[in-house]
Amino acid sequence: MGVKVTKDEALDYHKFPNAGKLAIQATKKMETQRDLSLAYTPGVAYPCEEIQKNPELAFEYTSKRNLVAVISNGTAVLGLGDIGALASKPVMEGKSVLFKKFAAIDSFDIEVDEKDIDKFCDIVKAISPTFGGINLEDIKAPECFEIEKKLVEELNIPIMHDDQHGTAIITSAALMNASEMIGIKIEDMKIVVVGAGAAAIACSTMYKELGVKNLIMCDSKGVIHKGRTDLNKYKKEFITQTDITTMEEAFKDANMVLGLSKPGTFSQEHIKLMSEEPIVFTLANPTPELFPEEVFEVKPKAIVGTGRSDYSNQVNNVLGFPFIFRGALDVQARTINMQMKLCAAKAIANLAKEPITEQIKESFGNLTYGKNYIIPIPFDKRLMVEVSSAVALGAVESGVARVKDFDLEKYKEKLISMI
Ligand SMILES: NC(=O)c1ccc[n+]([C@@H]2O[C@H](COP(=O)([O-])OP(=O)(O)OC[C@H]3O[C@@H](n4cnc5c(N)ncnc54)[C@H](OP(=O)(O)O)[C@@H]3O)[C@@H](O)[C@H]2O)c1
Ligand SMILES: O=C(O)C[C@H](O)C(=O)O
Ligand SMILES: [Mg+2]
Repeated sequence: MGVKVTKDEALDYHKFPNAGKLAIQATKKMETQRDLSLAYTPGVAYPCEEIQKNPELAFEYTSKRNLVAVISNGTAVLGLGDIGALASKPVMEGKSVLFKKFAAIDSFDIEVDEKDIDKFCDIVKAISPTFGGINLEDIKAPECFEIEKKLVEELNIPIMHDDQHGTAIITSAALMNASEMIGIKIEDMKIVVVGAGAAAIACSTMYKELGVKNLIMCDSKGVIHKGRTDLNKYKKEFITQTDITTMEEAFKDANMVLGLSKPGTFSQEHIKLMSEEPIVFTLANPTPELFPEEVFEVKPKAIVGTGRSDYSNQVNNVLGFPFIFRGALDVQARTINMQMKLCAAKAIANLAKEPITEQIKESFGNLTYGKNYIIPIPFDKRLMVEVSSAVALGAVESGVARVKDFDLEKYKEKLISMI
C-alpha cells in the first residue's frame, strides 16, 4: 500500500519495452501444413457453416465466449472530462489488462470517435457479434444512460456501463461494511452525494435498494432541490425531500459523503460540518475531491476511501467489473440485473471480513478488517471465486442465465482451479 509513482515512471511504463499494455496471443498451434489447413482454408469453413446454421455455436467454435470489449467514446475519462476517444485509450487498455489478469477474460479496447447516441449505438451493435460481453466505459451522463438502455434492449449479451454499475457495486460493499463499523444503520444515515453523473446516479439508485432514505445529491450548480428548473429526468429522481438548498446544509451532521465529481468540489470546511465519525469516499480519479490526509486533519475518526491504488481502502470499480463479467459470461447471462449486482456487493463486503491469505500477507502486510481495510484489495484472488459465483447464482435465480443445470459448488471448484 502507499506506493507513489511519478509522471516519468508512468510514461516509461506505458512506453517500454513495447508501446501500450496489451498484445494478442494465439491459442492454437500454427506450426505445420496440417495446422494451417485446420485453422485456415479449408478447415475454417466448417465452423463458419455450423455457426451460420446455429448462431449459438459461435460460443463453441470461436473466442466469443470469453471475450469482452471495453468500449468508450472518451467523453468522461476518469475525472479528466471529455478528452476524446484516442486519449482515452490508455485507460481502456488498462481495463482490458485487468479483465485478463484478475478474471482470465480476454478483452481488447475499442475507442469510438462518435458522440451521437444513435450513431454510437449503431456502431456498437454492428461490432457486437465478435463479443460475449460489452463493458461500456467513461461515457458521460446523461448520454450514457440512454446508450446503455438502448444496447441492453437490442442485444442479448451482457452489457454493463462500468462507471455506473461497477461503481455502484463497490461503493455499496464499502458502505455496508463502513456502516457496521460506525454502528449506524444504512436506513438511518444522512448521505451527501457530490456529482450527479453516470457514477453518482447509479450509486444512488443502488443505495435506495439498500434502504438509504436520506440522500442529498449535488451537481455543478449545487444541491438538487425542488426549486431547480434545470434538471434532467435522471437528476429529478433525486430531488431532496428536505428543505435543504445549500452544500453547507447538506453536509451538516451528514454520516457519509460520496464524491464522484472532480477535484476540489468540497473542502475541509464541508467535512468539518459532518458527524464525528464520518464515512468519506472521495472517488474522483486520479485526483480525489479531497485527499485522505486532508480529511483526517479535520476528522481523525473518519473512514476514508479513494479510487486510487496508493491509499488504503481503494474503492474502485476494479473490484467489480472483472468478476461480474466472469460470472455473467460463465452462465451466458442475457443481461446484468439488480439481483446480480446486489449479490456481487454482498460477496465483496463479506470477503473483507475473512482473514487475508498468506499470499496477500507476504506482499501487502497484515491487513485486518477495520477502518483501514473495509473492502478487499484487487489482488485478492478469492474475489474471482466469491464474486463471480455470487453473480452467476444471482443470474440463475433471477432467470437470466442461458445455461441449464447450474451447480454452484462445481462452478466454485472450477474458479478455484483457475486462480
Ligand atoms: N473510484 C471509482 O471506481 C470511480 C468510478 C466511476 C467514476 N469515478 C470518478 O467519478 C467522477 C465522475 O465520473 P462519471 O463517470 O460519473 O462522470 P460524469 O457522468 O461526467 O459526471 C460528472 C459529474 O460531476 C459533476 N460535477 C462537476 N463539477 C461539480 C461541482 N463543482 N460540484 C458538484 N458536482 C460537480 C457534474 O455535474 P453536472 O451534472 O452539473 O455537469 C456531473 O454530474 C470522475 O472523477 C471519475 O473518475 C470513480
Ligand atoms: O478507471 C478507474 O480507475 C475507475 C473509474 O472507472 C473511473 O472512471 O474513474
Ligand atoms: Mg471509468
